[in-house]
Amino acid sequence: MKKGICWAFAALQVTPENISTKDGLEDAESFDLPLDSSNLKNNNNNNNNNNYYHHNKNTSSNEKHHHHPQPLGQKNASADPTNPSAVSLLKTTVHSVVDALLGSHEDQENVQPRFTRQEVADHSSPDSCWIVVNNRVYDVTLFLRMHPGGDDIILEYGGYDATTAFIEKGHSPDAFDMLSEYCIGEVAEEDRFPEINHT
Ligand code: HEM
Repeated sequence: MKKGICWAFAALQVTPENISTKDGLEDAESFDLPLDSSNLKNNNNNNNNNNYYHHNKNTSSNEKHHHHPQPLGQKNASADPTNPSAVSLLKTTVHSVVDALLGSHEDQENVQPRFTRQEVADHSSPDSCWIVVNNRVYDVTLFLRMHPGGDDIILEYGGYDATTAFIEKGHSPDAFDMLSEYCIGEVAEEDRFPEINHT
């Protein structure tokens, strides 16, 4: 019986008005996420964070009077583009996505694996065939069977420097383009040879 009164009382207490005032305010705080990840960590240890993690949870009327009340206005707040907390969340999300994209792009451009000639020499079989052309290392294993000049001729250079052979054959610009698709890195600085100009 007591429980029944409690439910009725809770139902009376939770009206759209008080949600949009008190709970709505909590909601705004929890959505006002900082851009910096260290602050984000602190925020994770904060009890307010409960609101953030549960904001998508389906709130039945049974859950309205829990010890940490579930703000009903939360879902609406995040969906409303004029709500400052929703705008802040959107900014944070866009910021992280742009950061992730730029970060991976920079990595691809700046960080090239380096191989010693000894490491290249370990790849001289049809199962793993690397060659070096102008101090760049190419894994041409998958190209062997496609080579118009046959796989044997490339395998002769597997694990070694093929600069002179590749360039002196007079490969077409298309062949150079194909070659660039197989680049896996560069020769370590201490193992570099003078490069041959092919243009
Ligand atoms: C490793 C040393 C290599 C040698 C000695 C070599 C030699 C040859 C030879 C003799 C041909 C003429 C085949 C014919 O028409 O009778 C040829 C053609 C060709 N090779 Fe290679 N090749 C080498 C590596 C490669 C690599 C690594 C690629 C590309 C990833 C490549 C791409 C081509 C292409 C596309 C052709 C057709 C003609 C052209 O576009 O130049 N070759 N090659």
